[in-house]
Amino acid sequence: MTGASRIPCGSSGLPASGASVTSGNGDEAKRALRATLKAARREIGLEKRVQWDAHIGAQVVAWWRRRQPSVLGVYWPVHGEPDLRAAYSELVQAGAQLALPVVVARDAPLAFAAWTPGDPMVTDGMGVQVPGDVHFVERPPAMLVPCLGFNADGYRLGYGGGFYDRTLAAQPRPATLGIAYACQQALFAHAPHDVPLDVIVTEISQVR
Ligand SMILES: Nc1nc2c(c(=O)[nH]1)N(C=O)[C@@H](CNc1ccc(C(=O)N[C@@H](CCC(=O)O)C(=O)O)cc1)CN2
Ligand SMILES: Nc1ncnc2c1ncn2[C@@H]1O[C@H](COP(=O)(O)OP(=O)(O)OP(=O)(O)O)[C@@H](O)[C@H]1O
Repeated sequence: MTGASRIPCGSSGLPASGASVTSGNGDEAKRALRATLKAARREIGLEKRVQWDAHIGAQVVAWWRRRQPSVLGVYWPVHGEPDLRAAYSELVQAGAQLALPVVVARDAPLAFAAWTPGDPMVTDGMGVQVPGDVHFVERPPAMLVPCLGFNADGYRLGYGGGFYDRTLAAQPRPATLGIAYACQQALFAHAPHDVPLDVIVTEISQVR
């Protein structure tokens, strides 16, 4: 793997020209890439984060207004992922039904629980906040997919559990909005089970 020192998250906030982070093939390279991307994301200052999250959130809201999916899968932020909770409240005020992902088993797809901002939450075994009172719903027809990394072809790198890949494997595929900061873009080869996302929303992208 090369290029770790060129990750610009903490400085200009723009991706380095071409590839900012590169991974070779194999589990070890992916592990190293995950660590590099996590460290880069941790470095982003609060002021930038607030600004970038607002921009990403506004694009998500605009996308939802155009598409009006019956339910939108969202996520509760962990490990410095873009925090879109202000946008979730705006969506609910506009009439959106939201659902949060729930890990039900290590090797299973994600389940989804109906969720409204303000519902009481508990921390699950993965350290993620989930509704305390779980009402499972069908897999949403559209979902936000938090990315630790993404590549130019729209493939995603997550924390390594394969949960979103298993969730997206079943047809019909939901509409997917990958959510990431631009500096999470990396060069990596996708695995056969990886499912490309429809679009990646970052603080510098404009989604149609
Ligand atoms: N916000 C958010 N919610 C989500 C996901 C996600 O990626 N982001 N998930 C997407 O799948 C599911 C939860 N999966 C998770 C998988 C790993 C870790 C995690 O913290 N892993 C540790 C390593 C743990 C270990 O080595 O055993 C880490 O990355 O430091 C958290 C959530 C459902 N909810
Ligand atoms: N559709 C699938 N069916 C069965 N196993 C799968 C599927 N997709 C992924 N996996 C398994 O999940 C494991 C992790 O996959 P990968 O490294 O792509 O995770 P990730 O996308 O980074 O993690 P996550 O989606 O949880 O954030 C792999 O061992 C892979 O075999």
